[in-house]
Amino acid sequence: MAKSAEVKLAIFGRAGVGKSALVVRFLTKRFIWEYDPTLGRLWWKGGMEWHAEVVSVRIISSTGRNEQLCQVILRGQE
Ligand SMILES: Nc1nc2c(ncn2[C@@H]2O[C@H](COP(=O)(O)OP(=O)(O)OP(=O)(O)O)[C@@H](O)[C@H]2O)c(=O)[nH]1
Repeated sequence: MAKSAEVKLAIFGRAGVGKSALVVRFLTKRFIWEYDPTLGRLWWKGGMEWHAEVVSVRIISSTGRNEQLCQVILRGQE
């Protein structure tokens, strides 16, 4: 069986600028008003339909302050 495509999306920005709100809006079309610091954890992992094909998607958000975590994300090991 052919391996499905994999998308890794990393979103960087200062704390509280709206990274999580953007991701939730993209995934659910809803806007979150609450502020819950994500602390750079893996945000979302799942399957998504793209041009009639299911692709594996990973989304992570980080302030970029944890340099080690950023390196791991950018190398795609997270
Ligand atoms: N008015 C307004 N508020 C926003 C917007 N985007 C996000 N917010 C609000 O700003 C606050 C912080 O948003 P988050 O999405 O949690 O910010 P974040 O960048 O993920 O923060 P960290 O997890 O700390 O890195 C929340 O209360 C959101 O509702 C926007 O476009 N307009």
